[in-house]
Amino acid sequence: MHLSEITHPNQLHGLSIRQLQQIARQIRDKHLQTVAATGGHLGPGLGVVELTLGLYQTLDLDRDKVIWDVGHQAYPHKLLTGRYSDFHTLRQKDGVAGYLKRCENKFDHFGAGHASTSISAALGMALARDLKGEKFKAVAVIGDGALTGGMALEAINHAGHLPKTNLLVVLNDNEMSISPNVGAIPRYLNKMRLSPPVQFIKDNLEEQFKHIPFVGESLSPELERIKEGMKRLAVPKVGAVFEELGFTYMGPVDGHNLEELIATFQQAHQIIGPVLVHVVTTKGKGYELAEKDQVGYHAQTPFNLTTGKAIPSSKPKPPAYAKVFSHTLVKLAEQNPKIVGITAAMATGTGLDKLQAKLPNQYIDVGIAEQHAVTLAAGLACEGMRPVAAIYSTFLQRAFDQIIHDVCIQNLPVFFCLDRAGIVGADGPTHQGMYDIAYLRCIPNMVVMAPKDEAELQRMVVTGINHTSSPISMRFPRGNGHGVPLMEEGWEPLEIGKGEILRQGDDVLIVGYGTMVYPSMQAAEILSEHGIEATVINARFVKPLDTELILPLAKQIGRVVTLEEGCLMGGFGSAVAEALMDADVLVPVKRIGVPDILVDHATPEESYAALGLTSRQIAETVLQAFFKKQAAAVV
Ligand SMILES: Cc1ncc(C[n+]2csc(CCOP(=O)(O)OP(=O)(O)O)c2C)c(N)n1
Ligand SMILES: CC(=O)[C@@H](O)[C@H](O)COP(=O)(O)O
Ligand SMILES: [Mg+2]
Repeated sequence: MHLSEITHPNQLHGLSIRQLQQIARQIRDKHLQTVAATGGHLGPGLGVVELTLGLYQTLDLDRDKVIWDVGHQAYPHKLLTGRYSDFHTLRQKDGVAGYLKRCENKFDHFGAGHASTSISAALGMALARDLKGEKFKAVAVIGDGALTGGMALEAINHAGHLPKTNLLVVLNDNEMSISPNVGAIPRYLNKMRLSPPVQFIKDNLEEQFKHIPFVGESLSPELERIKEGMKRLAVPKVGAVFEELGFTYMGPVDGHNLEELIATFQQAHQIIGPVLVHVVTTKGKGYELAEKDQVGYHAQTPFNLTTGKAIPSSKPKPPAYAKVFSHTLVKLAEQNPKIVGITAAMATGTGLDKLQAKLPNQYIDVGIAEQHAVTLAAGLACEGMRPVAAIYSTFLQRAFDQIIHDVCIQNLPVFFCLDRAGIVGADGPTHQGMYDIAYLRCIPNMVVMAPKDEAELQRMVVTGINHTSSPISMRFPRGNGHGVPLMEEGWEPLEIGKGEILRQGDDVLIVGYGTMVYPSMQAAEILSEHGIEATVINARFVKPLDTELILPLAKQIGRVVTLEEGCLMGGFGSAVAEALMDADVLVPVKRIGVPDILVDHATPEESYAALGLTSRQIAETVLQAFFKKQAAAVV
């Protein structure tokens, strides 16, 4: 049977190991070809091919439910559940999503994108199953990185307290998060993986059994059971933590040995209560370049399969915002030993790996633990350090209460740097940085700012570092800057709460925020072609808002447009409208931003066009809103 003929994972039932190995090869080929063409997550999925096949052969997917943590590693799952023929549309507009989505496929039992949710969701389904008197297996597949997330431990604490609730947790341990995994949990897993008794049993037992007549090469399930039993006898410490927490621990299991995986899962399914199967895999398995550079091949833009090199873009791009941010932060940290950069397992994405390399004592990676990162930063601030919490906008959502409760109520000077704020593109709705303007500006004591380009970002980094009288946050987008000249040092800090006028005009006031300032200027030029002259303000701060600058101009001009790359609900436009109302400046306001919808995966350009955020669309919206006559002429 060829992979392309599989539309239901139950078609794996009854296949021989050899047939499964053939399908594994086909999955890897399809996975590599597709990601090389479309970009996406490469290493994670290559590492779970046998795990997926072995697990799915032991389940009835018409009944049983498998919940994948994060979902970035679930491309084999997608290829086995009817998406082979569409897989070439991966992460493209209206194509196959890069993560699981309940609305995409009946085997995607729980959506994800953010880590550490799978055990909670699977336990919820298991408890519902028991309440309804139904019979299905609930299985969570979670990586060693995701296991460092607090939610996962909360769920383990709960599940371990339910000895009669059948739940299987498959731990995919490849020693990697995006970067090498960090913390005591991965260290413990490492000890289990490498414990001499386990290695002795594994290496020698198989060898001994092979010489028993009629056993030969293949390790029958019975032999697996004996091996598993001896491991548990000989090395009671292996898995002790999980066992003490109420789980039956099984493993460590070779995550690329189908026989071992199948036999172990078959055993696991017979055990009452919560079970954890510890599977040891290699991230990027089967593609040598990805095995050797597991960080670099976690995710890829389109690349050449033979050389492994990214397909170069047609023209040189300006530096990425993340690179400008981290370069500036490192420069400042070299002069200020109180600066401590904190990442939650996103060292390469945020660029903090540069700080780690240059000033390791001023760098902290807490693992996938954003809540802990924020309150850790609060603790550092209490002791006079200058903590910089560099956390993607979407992932910082995990720490909303810590920002309020531990930082803002105590008015502690933590500097939040939110990368990937705004539209991120192919990662889709779970990763869009849509809500940070709204979720930060509503918190007392928090200063909220955004640069118009990478040069202003450098000034905002120094502004944030220097601002120690309250918490302060700065958002900036995924991707590249505008190619404006950058300074190497000596950046002039900005005055908190002050914006700037970029253009004068009497017909309409356009107030842009962050990434929407340049489009505001471009829209003003288009309006000028229609005889409409706009004043354009770069607000720089949404809190405190520069009311001294904005309100008199709004009153004088009489028409206001606001622009933001974020949710309109409670966002920047709302802040301006509220300020106008509170000052009894009763003028019409047209807010342009992201409406109350989820922005699906697509290229950022496709999303901007779909949302009416291109400069031409902005100009048309302004004409329609305030200049109907000219708008009619445009048609
Ligand atoms: C809450 C949250 N923080 C950060 C991320 C970014 N992220 C995506 S995958 C990943 C590493 C996951 O490691 P692991 O669970 O071990 O899976 P592997 O990539 O090793 O297969 C991280 C940190 C995320 N998805 N969710
Ligand atoms: C799966 C996950 O959450 C991360 O790998 C994310 O896809 C990274 O996004 P960037 O590519 O923007 O760093
Ligand atoms: Mg991992």
